[in-house]
Amino acid sequence: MATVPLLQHSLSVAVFNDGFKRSDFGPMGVSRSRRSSRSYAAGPRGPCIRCQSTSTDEPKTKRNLLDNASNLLTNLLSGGSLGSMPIAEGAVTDLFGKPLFFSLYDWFLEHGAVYKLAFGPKAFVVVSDPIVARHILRENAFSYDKGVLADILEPIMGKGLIPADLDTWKQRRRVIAPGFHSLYLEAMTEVFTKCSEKTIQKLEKLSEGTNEHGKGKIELDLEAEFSNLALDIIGLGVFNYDFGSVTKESPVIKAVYGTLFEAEHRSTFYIPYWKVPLASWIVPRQRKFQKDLKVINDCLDGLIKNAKETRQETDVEKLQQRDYLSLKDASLLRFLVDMRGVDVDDRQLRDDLMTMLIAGHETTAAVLTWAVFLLAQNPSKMRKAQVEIDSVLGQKRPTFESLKKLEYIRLIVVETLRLYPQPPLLIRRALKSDRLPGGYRGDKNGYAIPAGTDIFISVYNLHRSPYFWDRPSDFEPERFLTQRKSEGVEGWAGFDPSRSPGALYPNEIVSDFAFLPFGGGPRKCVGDQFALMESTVALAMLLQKFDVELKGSADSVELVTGATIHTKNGLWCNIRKRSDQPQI
Ligand code: HEM
Repeated sequence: MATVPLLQHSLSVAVFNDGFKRSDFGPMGVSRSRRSSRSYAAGPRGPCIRCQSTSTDEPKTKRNLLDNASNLLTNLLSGGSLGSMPIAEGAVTDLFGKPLFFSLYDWFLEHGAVYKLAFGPKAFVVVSDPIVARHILRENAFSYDKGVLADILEPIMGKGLIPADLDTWKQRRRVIAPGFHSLYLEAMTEVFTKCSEKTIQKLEKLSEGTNEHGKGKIELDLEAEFSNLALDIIGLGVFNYDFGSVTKESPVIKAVYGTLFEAEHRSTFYIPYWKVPLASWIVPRQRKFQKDLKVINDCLDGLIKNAKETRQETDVEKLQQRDYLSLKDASLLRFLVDMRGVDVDDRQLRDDLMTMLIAGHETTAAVLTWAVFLLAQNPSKMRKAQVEIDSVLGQKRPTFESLKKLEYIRLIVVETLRLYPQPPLLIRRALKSDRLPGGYRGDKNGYAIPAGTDIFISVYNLHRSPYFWDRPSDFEPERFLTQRKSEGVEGWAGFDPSRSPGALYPNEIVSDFAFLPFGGGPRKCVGDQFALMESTVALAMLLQKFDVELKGSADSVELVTGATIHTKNGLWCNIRKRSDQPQI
């Protein structure tokens, strides 16, 4: 699992902004004298943040000379203020103190939902408002590109969808998005269950081994298990390659993890060290990265060659008639090659596959990890989930149809994504000058921004905004059934399921961009339904057979971030075979 020393912290404090009722945050009023403000643990109800500068019981954090000088310089370099947009002077030293998205939350509470952050050598506009997010992601989407994110990912994903320039993106999105059609998703449900079954069998075997002395209880890092599971699923789903990582290790798996590690590392660094001339030959880590990349590329090239050699021409109508469930290879690669693969060069296809491998692996593993983490602290919700699973599935595996009935499990998955969005920030750069709307609380004239402005849309802030969510830091899957118009927010229409009829999972449309776990607009995640269904199946199958509790306290689970939010040392759990499962 990728980690960066500067961004590894143990959060062990629940902190409050004075604007909030303390009861809103549950029993977390632990005084700072007992806990350090510089460490970050994930529990017990997920990280709660206090705005340092508005707190009354704590003196305002003093900025040192370095911070002041850097802010002065940043403001000069970045052209000073952006109209009436509030400016948060981020302390450079904060970069070294905690994950950036925590600091962005502090400043959101202090400065509002659109502010300019003068930070070190750069300035960013930080957005935590649904109207402004909607403007950037949907209404004026093509005035923005992925900016610094594309710089980071391009050496790994080439012209794959995430870093792709606009022209390439337009062509490839049109080809790839239809690949996630409903027949494919139905066929994938089989893949999800088969792969999850292997994980369950592994856990069962391990727990049998402990029956005599340990009474069927095993201690396991579930994050690592979810990571293997998600890798197997993405391999089969995207290019019909069985990594088999739940049960074995191979050079390809090692190379995939090496590459993911590097992708993660790069996404936490602001300096493109990998662009230093000759770095890929001289620096041992970079040499290893190039070697890993070659192993995966060779593997992908082989799969593409095979798919092209066995290509069957088809069209949409024929596709409708094909019995996807009986296909040996229902993968996305098969679809791409059969449907339209002739004209696409192998390099582009390889970039597409690599993008989906990386985009779809760690994200899903993180959702499962945090779902278990949250459930383990809420045994009554775990029980409620198991009651639903028992009544819908009994002893059977989930199917495409039964997913529709597993409502509570689906809500657990989305509530987990609300509290732990993957990634916590979306990155954009303005290609031309634009006027951002003021949002719900900002200047009603909005804010003019020049071309080249770098933007962070803080999904984390949106998802934990006290203006849109009741008790924003609580784990409450039920909230999606009840939360409608939020009090006190003029103009926000709250959740309205009729905006997205038939959707199995709440989304950015239903919530009018207050909830956007998969982004929104044209560059929204193509794999959203794949990932949601995969997580629902895996979670349901785990809870069907096992009771799970954390091995230590929630506070001891340290949190780190890169592209995703994950644990520092794994999610160590005690897992015990359920004894109360109905035998139907
Ligand atoms: C829980 C799991 C997942 C989460 C939370 C997630 C989240 C996201 C988000 C937030 C974006 C938008 C990024 C932006 O606007 O800058 C995105 C884009 C993307 N995701 Fe996912 N994703 C997940 C799983 C997957 C899976 C399983 C796949 C493929 C099989 C996938 C493929 C992609 C691709 C290709 C894009 C780029 C879309 C484009 O620019 O057109 N993701 N994802």
